[in-house]
Amino acid sequence: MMSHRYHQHFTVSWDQLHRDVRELCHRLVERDFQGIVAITRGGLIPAALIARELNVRLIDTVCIKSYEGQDQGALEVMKGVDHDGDGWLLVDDLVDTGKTARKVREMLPRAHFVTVYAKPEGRPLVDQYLTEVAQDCWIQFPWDMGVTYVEPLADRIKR
Ligand SMILES: O=P(O)(O)OC[C@H]1O[C@H](OP(=O)(O)OP(=O)(O)O)[C@H](O)[C@@H]1O
Ligand code: HPA
Ligand SMILES: [Mg+2]
Repeated sequence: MMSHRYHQHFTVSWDQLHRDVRELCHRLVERDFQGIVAITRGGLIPAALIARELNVRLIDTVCIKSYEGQDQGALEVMKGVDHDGDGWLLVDDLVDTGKTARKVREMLPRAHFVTVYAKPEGRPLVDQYLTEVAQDCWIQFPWDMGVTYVEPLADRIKR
């Protein structure tokens, strides 16, 4: 269902995501992290790619859920970590309203928090991000999509 909050789509391909994450890594490579904490599930994919670029092998998770499709529900923390994030890189795919980020920041106040994409409301909560996206734009990630047949334009117009 299309929530009333979103009026546009920004579709990200695997290729685009990979390039964006690598670009973000250029801004992180000078720093020394003892490990990465990925915010599930969306943060797992960029976290794996970042771990490869920065040569990090220690990866932990904060397991959290707030959206069902495009509808935001109550925030549910299913798993935390036993440290305050000091020396750790905290990764999510995006910040939207910032609700998830605010909660995770409380749990890991000393982590360096990065996302690949950031919308204006959530942007102040992260330390670094790559691309800003409008607040009313739904980011369509490649793991939620598939390749399908598209009818020729002429056939679509005839109907
Ligand atoms: O800034 P917010 O408004 O809190 O939204 C951002 C969060 O929402 C999405 O996660 P979601 O809860 O959909 O779970 P998922 O990562 O498992 O898809 C996304 O991956 C962020 O974690
Ligand atoms: O724009 C979005 N795209 C995918 N997942 C999300 N979760 C919150 N906002 C978004
Ligand atoms: Mg998420």
